Amino acid sequence: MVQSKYLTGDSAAINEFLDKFDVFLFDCDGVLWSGDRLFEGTVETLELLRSKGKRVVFVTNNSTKSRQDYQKKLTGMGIPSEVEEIFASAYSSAIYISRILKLPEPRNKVFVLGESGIEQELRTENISFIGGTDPSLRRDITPADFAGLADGSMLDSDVGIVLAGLDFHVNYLKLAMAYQYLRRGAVFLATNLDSTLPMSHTFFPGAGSISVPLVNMTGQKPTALGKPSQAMMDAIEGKFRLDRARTCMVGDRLDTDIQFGIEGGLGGTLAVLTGVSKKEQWEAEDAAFVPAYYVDKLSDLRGASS
Ligand SMILES: O=C(O)[C@H](O)[C@H](O)COP(=O)(O)O
Ligand SMILES: [Mg+2]
Repeated sequence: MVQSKYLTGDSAAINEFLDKFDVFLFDCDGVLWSGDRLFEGTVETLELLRSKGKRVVFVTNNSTKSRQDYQKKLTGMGIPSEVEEIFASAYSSAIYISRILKLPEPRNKVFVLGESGIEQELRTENISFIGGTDPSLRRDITPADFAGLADGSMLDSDVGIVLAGLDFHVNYLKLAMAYQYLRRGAVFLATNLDSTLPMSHTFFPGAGSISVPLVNMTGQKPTALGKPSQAMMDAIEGKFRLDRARTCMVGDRLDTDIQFGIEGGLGGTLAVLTGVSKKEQWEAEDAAFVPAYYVDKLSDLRGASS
């Protein structure tokens, strides 16, 4: 059975681990921070890696923010970054729609379940959309809505895609609209399928839990563009000419981050215990993915001799 090597407190093992890699792909929620609370030692740990000449790339499934929003958040937390070093699921979804799916106009409009991060990235790719943060949809469904959805008079005939991400304002009306578009043949996409969002030392509904009602109603599974989909890995490799053998994925979730790194053929994966997954999960006999290494928290890497 594959064993995960515990690095916390073992400076020789930490040095050996760091020497194996030139690039570190960092998940964000549950690794760097919990919501807006930065984990202690995160800034110093990233500074240590950069001082050793390591490239740091941020790879998040959280679709509520655009890459620009993330750059502002990182900078505000004392972590300098370039937009080019940030890959988020809203960005990879917009790229997929505009450059891979490429539905013929005008049927390439998107009905969005999600927040402004998705809207900003769709705008950047000149993709038209409705829904999302539209305040007119943040209300109870009415008898007129039932009638308008049934006869289609309330639907936009140019919508050819439903994109479901993390939506803090999801409601019955929006799910009903998304479902009607899917019944009419719209392509079903999801930014990511994380079941939960780690926040404030507990968990909240994740993006995957927003799209589940639509899966239940249609019997269809969406194409998901975040981790563990390799769409983001290919984009990162293309941008930075990665040597995958010298690249390590750092994450808190087995079925996104660690799976993403393993299926991407990276040289290694490092799990942290400050987010979703627990070590009992990868120590289980039937564990599907086992991180090559793990630490209690990211800042344990500072145990390396500088
Ligand atoms: O529900 C979600 O979208 C995810 O839990 C969350 O945002 C994951 O973000 P990551 O850990 O990939 O930064
Ligand atoms: Mg995470």
